[in-house]
Amino acid sequence: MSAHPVIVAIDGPSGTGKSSTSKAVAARLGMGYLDTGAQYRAITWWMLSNGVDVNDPAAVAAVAGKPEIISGTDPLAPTITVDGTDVAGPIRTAEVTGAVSAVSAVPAVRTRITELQRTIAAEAPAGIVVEGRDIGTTVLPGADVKIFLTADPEARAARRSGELRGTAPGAPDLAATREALIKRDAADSGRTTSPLAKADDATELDTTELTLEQVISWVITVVEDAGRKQPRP
Ligand SMILES: Nc1ncnc2c1ncn2[C@@H]1O[C@H](COP(=O)(O)OP(=O)(O)O)[C@@H](O)[C@H]1O
Ligand SMILES: Nc1ccn([C@H]2C[C@H](O)[C@@H](COP(=O)(O)OP(=O)(O)O)O2)c(=O)n1
Repeated sequence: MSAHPVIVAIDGPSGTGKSSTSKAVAARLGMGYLDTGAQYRAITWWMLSNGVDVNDPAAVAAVAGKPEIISGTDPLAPTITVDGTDVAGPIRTAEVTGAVSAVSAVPAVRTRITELQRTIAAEAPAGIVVEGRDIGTTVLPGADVKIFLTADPEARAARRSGELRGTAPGAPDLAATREALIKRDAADSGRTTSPLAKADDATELDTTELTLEQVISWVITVVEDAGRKQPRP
């Protein structure tokens, strides 16, 4: 048995398999699950819904504390609400996807959302798998396990495109999806405050040639090994 609830940080760019892997690992190990991208999407949805100019960092910062964002951490049924409204659907629109990098680059937004993430992780009774861009570097630098997923852009675009075709009628084609994804990666990696980056002590896994099941099994092995290494109480 581990001395404290295990915290797992999974970072990486879009389409590397973070959400699918994290959800499955958390479900199989009986842990909580937090999609931090959904939180940045939720605050972005609120800005757009309230007519805030998302390209004006001062305007975004001025109201960053207003929306109440609540994440449900059951990996079998994760939820996200803003001021009590279920926004799981609306946060996946192309409009939100196109604005989320600008909003999430604003330091006041990051401070606010990072605080929420740390509180959720600290209160997770059975440990938690937290996925995002800066979890291992900034949000939870003391995480027990840090994983950085990668995959080549072609594979990532094909995955995302297949997923959008399944869920969003009139979804953009593969070339447009690839272009948008590369643009968002560059913005997320290039921002000044807490950019997308691999922590020095994270283990990197290239998922290009792996099935989702192979990635899940590998992560579970790493998490179980880390649990065994923890001191007994
Ligand atoms: N190793 C893999 N091989 C094939 N498809 C995958 C793999 N990992 C994830 N996928 C699929 O790719 C899409 C994007 O995965 P997701 O977990 O949402 O990535 P991320 O959270 O990193 O953006 C999903 O449809 C998922 O089922
Ligand atoms: N820890 C995080 C997580 C996401 N973000 C930002 C940057 C990302 O482009 C957006 C959306 O993240 P999300 O994980 O939903 O992105 P995907 O489309 O699933 O790849 O949020 C962030 O800045 N920090």
